[in-house]
Amino acid sequence: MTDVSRRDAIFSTPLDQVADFSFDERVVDCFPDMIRRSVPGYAQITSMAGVIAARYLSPGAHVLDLGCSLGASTLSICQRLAPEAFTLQAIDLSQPMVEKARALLAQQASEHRIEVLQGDIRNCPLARADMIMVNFTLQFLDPSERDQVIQRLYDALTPGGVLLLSEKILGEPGQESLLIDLHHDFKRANGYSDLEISQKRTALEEVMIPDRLSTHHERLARMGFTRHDTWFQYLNFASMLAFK
Ligand SMILES: Nc1ncnc2c1ncn2[C@@H]1O[C@H](C[S@+](CC[C@H]([NH3+])C(=O)[O-])CC(=O)[O-])[C@@H](O)[C@H]1O
Ligand SMILES: O=C(O)C(=O)Cc1ccccc1
Repeated sequence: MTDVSRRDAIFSTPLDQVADFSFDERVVDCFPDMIRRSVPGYAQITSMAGVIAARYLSPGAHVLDLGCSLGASTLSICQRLAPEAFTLQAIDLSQPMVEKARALLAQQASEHRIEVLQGDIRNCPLARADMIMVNFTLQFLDPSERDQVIQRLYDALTPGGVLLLSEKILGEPGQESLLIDLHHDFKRANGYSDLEISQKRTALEEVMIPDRLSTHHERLARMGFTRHDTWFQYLNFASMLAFK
């Protein structure tokens, strides 16, 4: 999907006042480039979504992609599973994201039974699902709301259902700055300037508060997941699989 993306230059000029980050038209326009250059492991995690779906889903499965953005994880499943094998609902809070995701998926997965809906994962109706993907979305909710959302996902899953949860994480005590410094180096190596890195950090400060990986696993256990493993970590970005 990188071919449809502008280069991200949102934070490249000095801003008098850095506003809180939001998923508006400007972000949507450069989103594939922004996420590829900002999130270590993003391509590996999204491409594994299809591989994971192929392993765990049976014919007739229903999948939810929550905080779908432009539908990269959904598209990955469409590339691995036949149209008749599953149905999927992709949900995002941002109307411009939803509109572009709809257009892209209509082009790239026209045979698959996919619905793209605008909704808030804190309170939108959730159909019963055999697989739920929440890739880099929980991190944008207020930390006090995360237990309730994970509980909703647990309740929506069928017995044996699988949750694919990917998040930016805070390092364990003593390790926080190592991971943050290396992540900034990763961004620098991908062409972001010090100004872009620092202005985006300010924009995200109030709206994206990462949990520790241990906090995620404690939450998954508390909400009832019987098995939960970290299957991927690259710097301060990790992905977990949890089974009901
Ligand atoms: N309450 C909410 N309800 C629904 N969506 C929300 C909410 N809050 C934020 N979002 C949406 O969550 C998405 C987060 S991006 C996900 C990448 C995608 N999963 C991918 O695999 O490409 C990750 C990132 O940009 O770091 C945005 O599209 C928001 O509009
Ligand atoms: O850019 C960052 O620092 C991030 O942590 C990830 C990110 C990627 C895309 C939108 C918002 C946050």
